[in-house]
Parts: sequence; structure tokens; C-alpha cells
Amino acid sequence: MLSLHGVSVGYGDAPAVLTDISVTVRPGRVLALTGSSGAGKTTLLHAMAGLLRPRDGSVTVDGKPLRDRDHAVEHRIVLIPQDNGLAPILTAAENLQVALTADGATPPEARQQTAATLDLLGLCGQANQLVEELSGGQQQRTAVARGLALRGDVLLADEVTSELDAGNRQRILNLLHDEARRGAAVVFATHDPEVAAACEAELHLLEGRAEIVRG
Ligand SMILES: Nc1ncnc2c1ncn2[C@@H]1O[C@H](COP(=O)(O)OP(=O)(O)OP(=O)(O)O)[C@@H](O)[C@H]1O
Repeated sequence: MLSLHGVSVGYGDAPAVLTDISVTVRPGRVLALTGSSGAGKTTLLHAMAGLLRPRDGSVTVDGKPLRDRDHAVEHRIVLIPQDNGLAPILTAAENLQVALTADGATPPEARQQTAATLDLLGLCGQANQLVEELSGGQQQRTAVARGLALRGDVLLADEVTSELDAGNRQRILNLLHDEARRGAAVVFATHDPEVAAACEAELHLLEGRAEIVRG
């Protein structure tokens, strides 16, 4: 279980972006993280992912302080970053296979899981295309595929539907809910009020504070 207790986070000497944030990310549900541009959604996801150390308060995983990104990876905390984080000169399939192999899959397992997950995202036809040759939306779906393929215990998805048409947006929302049904705790940063309304819980960021809207 991933929990934040009285967390403040910020960058360098600048004032904190977020102050006194307390929330528990529960397995089996999708928590929508909302707030206007610059409200701190990415900042909070980075604190949950072990990429940003809190100034105050604590981020704990199974009751122990989260040390860093490596510690988060050990606890199967998967981040799908806003900028997709893919290697542009690898193919879509290679991006998944590299991540799966690094996660301990054998090459045949990685190939099988890659094909199955790209299929779920409607990307069979793009498997062998270089990422830099894919459209923005196809790259975004490839990044989601890579995150889903890792089957994390916690899945942090940072505005992963921003470049998609309505059909693909709904497809990804369904897949995130499938992840929660599998038992993962999912946090989904989004600007889209309709998408947020379709999630079990919502945490809204405003002026450096967080308010539980639902859940
Ligand atoms: N690396 C950084 N260094 C300094 N300040 C940063 C850095 N990243 C973000 N910020 C600042 O932190 C604040 C929150 O940014 P963040 O990216 O978390 O917001 P967001 O809610 O994810 O925005 P968006 O919806 O536009 O992606 C902003 O004021 C931003 O300028």
C-alpha cells in the first residue's frame, strides 16, 4: 500500500508546489488526480514514484519510507510519464521488450507479453515501427502499453489520454479499470472532468493543497 502523510514537495529553493498532502492509494480502484495546468499533478506523481523526495512528511510503501526510484521499482510502482519516456530509435515492440526483460521476463515471455499488450492498445500494425515515426497518439498508446505490460502493483498514469481521440481515450480508461480489477492501485492524472467522473475516487489539487472530492 502506498501512502502519503503530510507531504510537502517542491523544487530547489522555490516555495513548495504542494503542502500537507495526505492520501492512500488503494489497490482495486482508480484514483483520478485533477487540477488545472501547473497545479502539481506531475509533481505529486513523481513523489509517489520515488523520483522526488518530500521536503516534509513521508511517502511510505507497505509502511516503510520510500527511499528513491529504485526502491519504488522494487515495490512494483510503475510510472507512465507525461512525455511518454520511450526510446525514439527503438521500435514500439522493442520498447516493451526491453522494459519486460529488465523486469525479469525471459525473451520469449517478453515477446509474448509485448504482442498481447500492443494488441490491447490497437497497435499490432505499429509493433515494428520506430517510435520516432509514430504519431503522437500512437506514441502515447505505446507508453501506456509499456506501463500495462509491466503489471505493477501501483500504476501512476500521467495524462496518458491527452493526445487521443474519444475511442482510444475510452479504451485506455477501460484498461486502467481492468488494471484496478486485477488488483493494482491506479492513479490517473487528468484534465478531463468526464474521465475523472468515471473513476472510483478523485483527489483535486488547488493552490498547493489537495481535497478528496470522492472516495
Ligand atoms: N523540474 C522542475 N523545476 C522547477 N519547477 C518545476 C519543475 N517541474 C515542475 N515545476 C513547477 O511545479 C509546478 C507544478 O507543475 P506540475 O508539472 O507538477 O503541474 P501539472 O499539474 O502536472 O501541470 P500540467 O497539467 O500542465 O501537466 C509548476 O509551477 C511548475 O512550474
